[in-house]
Amino acid sequence: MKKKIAIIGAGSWGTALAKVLEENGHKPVLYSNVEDQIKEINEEHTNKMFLPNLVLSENIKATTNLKEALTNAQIVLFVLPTKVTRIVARQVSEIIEDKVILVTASKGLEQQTHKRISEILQEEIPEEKREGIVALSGPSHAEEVAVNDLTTITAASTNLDAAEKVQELFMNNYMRIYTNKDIIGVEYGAALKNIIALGAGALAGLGYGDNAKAALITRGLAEISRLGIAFGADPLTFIGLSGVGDLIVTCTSIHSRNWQAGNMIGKGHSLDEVLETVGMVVEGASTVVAACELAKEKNIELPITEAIYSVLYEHADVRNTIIELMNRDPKAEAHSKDRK
Ligand SMILES: NC(=O)C1=CN([C@@H]2O[C@H](COP(=O)(O)OP(=O)(O)OC[C@H]3O[C@@H](n4cnc5c(N)ncnc54)[C@H](O)[C@@H]3O)[C@@H](O)[C@H]2O)C=CC1
Ligand SMILES: O=C(CO)COP(=O)(O)O
Repeated sequence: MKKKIAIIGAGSWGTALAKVLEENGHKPVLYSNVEDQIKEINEEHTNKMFLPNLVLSENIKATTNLKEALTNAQIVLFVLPTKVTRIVARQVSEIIEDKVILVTASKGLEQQTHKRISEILQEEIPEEKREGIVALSGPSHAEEVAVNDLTTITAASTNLDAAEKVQELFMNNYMRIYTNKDIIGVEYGAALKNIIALGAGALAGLGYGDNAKAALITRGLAEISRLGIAFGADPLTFIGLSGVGDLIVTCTSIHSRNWQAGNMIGKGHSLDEVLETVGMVVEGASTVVAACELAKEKNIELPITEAIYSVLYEHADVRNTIIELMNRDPKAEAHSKDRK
């Protein structure tokens, strides 16, 4: 059955997901607060700043009027930069009257509160207005989804019924969706891989090779799992699509904005210069702050994450920081039988 889906955020990911939903026979409506962008989508059927080569179906409508986007929508999909999600969720909550399925496709942790996106939605949108909260996550660059390249992702929720509805919504012959009950693990994997991707970009910018890349991905995954497990995640989630899957794609793809930002840092640019040049959201740059604070709170060691923080915010020299990481005290790799 054809469903109306309000897509809150008309950047590269929101636009690519709108295309999938339209091709699956649904009625997506994109919402953004940028007038010119909305006009371009409605009149030119393009969104050139975010996906330069894409021509959209005329069935995909866009609006700067949040009420218009939300009226009669059964599903509300949040695809905003993490830092504006709470404020927009509050606006959504004031408008919606009937129960909707809330979906988040954003990947980050909120500054100060350290909350996951589903926690923000839970806090801002009361229970009587939501049928379930689902996190959609996994290895999925918008640039590839936009050209119907094969993609598999996860729809995670404690409400399996809601997760299955979202699974059905997006499934087709180039998108395969798995469900997962561990929304905690899925959201930590999604947010924290962006930090490690900044590191992978920096290594490439400095000219390090594939051994270094593999080491960073592997030890990065150890850090992501350690932090996620401390907050209740299922360890198995981190070897799934939203864990190692997304970590691999973000650490190895030139499409990744986090990788691109890291690459420029490795080449000697400042964070401010980098963020201006990339021009799209680089979630790892803010999530690294939340991750370091969470690690301190739980007394967890995250050496790579902390090193990336010190390069971004404490003017640490990248090469020296890498050498310091390599020269830390010798350690054993963790084995499950060593765990208490
Ligand atoms: N681009 C990608 O391939 C993927 C991105 N993601 C995640 O999706 C989220 C969004 O990413 P992108 O679409 O790439 O971001 P983007 O930078 O391409 O676009 C963000 C969009 O949000 C809109 N926006 C910003 N502030 C707003 C506000 N206050 N009210 C209304 N609209 C506002 C902007 O106008 C823009 O349309 C991020 O958390 C990212 O990590 C997840 C998977 C893939
Ligand atoms: O999450 C993504 C791919 O799965 C997109 O990553 P970037 O935000 O680094 O582009």
